[in-house]
Parts: sequence; C-alpha cells; structure tokens
Amino acid sequence: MNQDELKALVGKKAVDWIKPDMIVGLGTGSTVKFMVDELGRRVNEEGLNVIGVTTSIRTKKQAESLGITIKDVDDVDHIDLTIDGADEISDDFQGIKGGGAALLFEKIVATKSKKNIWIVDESKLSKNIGSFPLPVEVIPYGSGTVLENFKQKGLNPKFRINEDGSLLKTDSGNYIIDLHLQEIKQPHELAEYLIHQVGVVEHGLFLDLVNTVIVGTQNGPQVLEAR
Ligand SMILES: O=C[C@H](O)[C@H](O)[C@H](O)COP(=O)(O)O
Repeated sequence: MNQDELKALVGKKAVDWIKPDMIVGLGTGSTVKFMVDELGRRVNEEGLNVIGVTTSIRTKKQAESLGITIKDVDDVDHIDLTIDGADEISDDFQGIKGGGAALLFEKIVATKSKKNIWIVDESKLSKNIGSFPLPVEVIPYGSGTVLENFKQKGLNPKFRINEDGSLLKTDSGNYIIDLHLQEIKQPHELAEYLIHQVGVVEHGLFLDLVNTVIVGTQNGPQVLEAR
C-alpha cells in the first residue's frame, strides 16, 4: 500500500469511534479528508446522527458538501471526540501539528474535546519529535522581530511561503514561522517559551492531549493506546 492508501485505511477505520448523537471535532489534512468522506457516507447511507465541529475552512466546506451538520465551536457546550491527523508523533504520544497551517483552530477544538484520536500513516511515528519543522503561528505585525528573536535563540526559523513566494496566511490571517530543529528533547519547556513570546498566537506542539493513535501499516490499521 502506498502512503495515500494507508491514510485512507485509517481515515475510514477511525469513524468506528464515532457513536450516534456525538459532537465530533473534525481535524484537517489529507488523512482527515478520508475520515470526513467516510463519515459523510455513514451519515447519508446509515442515518448516523452527529454534529461536527470543524478546524479549518477546508474541512468545513468538505463536511457541509457531504451533508454533515456543522456547528461553531462556541455553539456547543462540549465535544465528545476529535479525530485529527498529525505530522509527527513521539513514542510517548506527544505531537507536532500544523503542517497544513490549521494548528490554531485544531488546538482550540482539541482542548475542548473529552477525547482526542490521531490518525496517521506509519511514517509519522518517531522516537522523539522535531524532525518535522515545528509550526508557530504569529500575527503579521512585528513578525519579523519574532523571527529575529527565534534566530538569536538558535531555533532556525523560516517563514512559510506559498508557491508564488508570498507569505502563507492561515485561516485567521496570521503567518507561520517553521522552526527547523531536527530534534526536540524538552517539548514542554519549548512550548512554555513559545507561548509567552509577544506576537505568537499558538504553536504546533500538541502535548498530553492524545491517548489513542490509529496507525496505517502494511498489516492494516493498528490502534496504539497510551500506557
Ligand atoms: O495543519 C494541519 C494539521 O495539523 C494536519 O492534521 C497535519 O498536518 C497532518 O496532515 P496530513 O494528514 O495531511 O499529513
């Protein structure tokens, strides 16, 4: 199976965790896209009744086009379960997210959820996180100064750009600075530093949020539970 087929496998499998009448957080990305397609199928063909809370404009458009009922995160008093992708996951289930620039809404939805599940192909697992560049969402005003401060601290920052060379903007109109670190040995310390920098809106370290990961492997979907 190629990477897309592994993503499709876990995307489809993850819908088994969604029970009738749940309020479900719908993540963002190429793996989640398969999950939302399957959820749409079950809603339409099996009459599964759910409310979705989306984490990006992309996912909202897809879910609505499939007839899934969507509510704003502020219009629900809880979220039962969120299913999302991830860019890298360590042995102890700490993650990097935001490769698709949706980290801010994703973290808002994840922290409101009673349970979070990540769906990934096996290439996303590593002993320690950090080989995937860590996204940091910053407001445009003063973002050059934030980048300079990160440089001084040795964090190897780079603005994320579009194919045409312009700065990428998130759904909230912010920029992304990616930190090319190779390895993050102390994610909690780094998270604490980043969130306190003026101009930083959010970062892609998702720590202590997930205890179930569904991994697409050549032998089928494998469910990992935190010990
Ligand atoms: O900003 C995007 C999200 O954090 C995605 O969930 C993450 O990048 C994984 O995406 P994909 O399933 O496309 O690899």
